Amino acid sequence: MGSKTFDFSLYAITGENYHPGRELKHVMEQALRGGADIVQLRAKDAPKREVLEQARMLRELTAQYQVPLVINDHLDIALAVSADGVHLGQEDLPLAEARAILGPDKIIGISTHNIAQALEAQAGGADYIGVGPVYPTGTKPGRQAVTTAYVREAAERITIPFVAIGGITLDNVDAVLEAGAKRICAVSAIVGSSDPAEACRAFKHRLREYEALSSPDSASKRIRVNGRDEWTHAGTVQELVGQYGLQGQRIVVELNGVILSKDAWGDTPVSEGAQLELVHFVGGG
Ligand SMILES: Cc1ncc(COP(=O)(O)OP(=O)(O)O)c(N)n1
Ligand SMILES: Cc1ncsc1CCOP(=O)(O)O
Ligand SMILES: [Mg+2]
Repeated sequence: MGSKTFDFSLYAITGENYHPGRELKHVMEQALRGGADIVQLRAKDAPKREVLEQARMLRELTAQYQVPLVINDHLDIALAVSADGVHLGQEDLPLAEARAILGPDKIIGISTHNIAQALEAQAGGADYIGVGPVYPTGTKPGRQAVTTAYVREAAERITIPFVAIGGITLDNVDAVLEAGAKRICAVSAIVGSSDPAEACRAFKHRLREYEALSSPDSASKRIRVNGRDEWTHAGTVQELVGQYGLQGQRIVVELNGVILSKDAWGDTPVSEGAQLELVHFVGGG
C-alpha cells in the first residue's frame, strides 16, 4: 500500500481467543472476502515474536486484498513489517511521538472515550479515531460503555473519520448507525462468527443501506423519520420500511400524523417532506 489515501466502512480486528481450532489466516481471509476494508492485528497476550509472525502473515494477506493493515499497540512491529499504520490507546505512546517516528504517511488511529479526547486526537493529527466501547464487551472486560450518546456527539463534532467500536453486533448495529456512525469496527461479531465472510457481508449491507439513507442525490427525497431528517429513494411506505430493515417486524407506521394500516403501505407514496414515525415493538407480549 504505502499511500495514506484510505477510507473504510468496516474495520475487522483479530481476536484469536474467539476462534479456537480455526487458523488466524483463514479467519481473516474470510473477513476480507466478506468485505472488511481495513484489518487490525490485536494480540494482547501473545509473545512479541509471535505478534511479529502474525503481522508478517497479515501483511501479505492484506496486500493481496489491497486493504490496509494496522498494528495495535506495537509501533516497532508496524515498522518492521511495513504495516500501513498503528492503533494507539490513551495509555499507549502519545500521538505526537508516534507521528514523529512514523512520519506523515502512516495511518495513526487513536482510541477515545469522550469528546475531549476525540477533539485532542483530531487536533493532534490522528487519521481516524475509535469511539467506544459503545456497548459493554467481553473483549474489553470492565470498560464502561460510552453508549450511542457519544457516537452521536462524535458525529456532530468530529470531522476526521471515526469508527464506532465495542460490543457491536448485527443485532445492535442499526442503533449505532442511527446515531451517526459511518464506520464500524468489530472483533467478536466477525472473528467469533462461524462464518466471518457472511458476518462482514451482513455488516456491509447495513452500512450501505444507512449510507444510502443519509446521502442525498438528485433522485432522493428529504423526509423526516422519528424526528430526524433523512434522505430516501423509497417510492412507497412498504419500501421505506424495508430500507430500515423492519420488514416482517411488529411496527406501526404513522404518516403525517395519521396511523397507516399495513394493507396500505404498498400503495402509499413517500413524498418529499413526508413526516413518518416508525414505532418498533420489541419482545413478545
Ligand atoms: C479501532 C480501534 N479502536 C479502539 C481500540 C482500543 O485500543 P486501546 O484503547 O489501546 O485498547 P487495546 O485494543 O490496546 O486493548 C482499538 N484497538 N482499535
Ligand atoms: C478493542 C476495543 N476497544 C474498545 S472496545 C474494544 C473491543 C471490541 O471488541 P468487540 O467487537 O468484540 O466488542
Ligand atoms: Mg492499546
